Amino acid sequence: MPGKPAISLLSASVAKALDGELMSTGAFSVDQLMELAGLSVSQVVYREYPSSSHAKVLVCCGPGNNGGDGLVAARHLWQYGYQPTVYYPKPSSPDLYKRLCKQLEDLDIPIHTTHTSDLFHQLLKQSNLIVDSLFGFSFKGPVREPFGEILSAIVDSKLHVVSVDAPSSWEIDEGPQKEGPLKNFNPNVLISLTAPKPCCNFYKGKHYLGGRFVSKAIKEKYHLQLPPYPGMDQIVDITDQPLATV
Ligand SMILES: NC(=O)C1=CN([C@@H]2O[C@H](COP(=O)(O)OP(=O)(O)OC[C@H]3O[C@@H](n4cnc5c(N)ncnc54)[C@H](O)[C@@H]3O)[C@@H](O)[C@H]2O)[C@@H](O)CC1
Ligand SMILES: [K+]
Repeated sequence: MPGKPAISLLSASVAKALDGELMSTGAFSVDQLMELAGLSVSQVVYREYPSSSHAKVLVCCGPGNNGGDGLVAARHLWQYGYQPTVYYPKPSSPDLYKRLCKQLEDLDIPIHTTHTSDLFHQLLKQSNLIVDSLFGFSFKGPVREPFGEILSAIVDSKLHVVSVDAPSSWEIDEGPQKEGPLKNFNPNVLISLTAPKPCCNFYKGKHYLGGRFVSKAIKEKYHLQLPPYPGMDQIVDITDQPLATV
């Protein structure tokens, strides 16, 4: 019996182009894509870490759209019965992010917008799980502060980590940092959005795909081989499935 076809990988530059295509020819707004991406992140957390044992989720958000996915996920997690806290040390100024934060404030979700080591360590101690939505496909190393300190503290905490789109600090096309304190950063769960990135060839944990918004035309244009999503799910488990070479 033939095996499952290898899932396509999107390099950083192609992922960016495809994202632009979804919003131009695809006529999506960034809000819509972020909402669907963040919804799929929240479903992965729900699937892997029940709120009965992992209610206190520390959602660590970076300055770009990866961080926006985390803001959306925090809102959905609250609706599922979790108690998320948002760590957002470099909040973005565009209206979209302000509105996402207002939605969180209306749910009394704590949002921390300034970084201090003491505060972050204290929050780690109070948490059951980390959502890493610090950096996605636009990351280019080395990591600038305060994010290096934040990621090192996450690694040291030994808490389980769910990474959004890519493990933050991994080079998108190349994989983990080769030296330094983040060399051993390996999230327990990864949710790739649209399609996995080349760094996933180095990834060993539980792996989901989310971001169920690719049209047939875009799939064909980018020659994407993607697995079907089951029923109405926003996520599909692709752990151990073969990934294409780039
Ligand atoms: N089509 C898709 O797949 C979609 C992607 N979305 C998300 O958008 C992400 C990409 O968003 P963006 O292009 O805004 O970029 P990112 O969120 O990946 O990161 C860019 C931000 O990180 C900073 N940064 C980059 N390298 C850094 C370093 N070494 N140290 C410190 N800061 C650094 C940049 O200054 C910039 O503020 C994806 O990974 C995904 O999570 C979703 O929101 C919507 C749909
Ligand atoms: K990430």
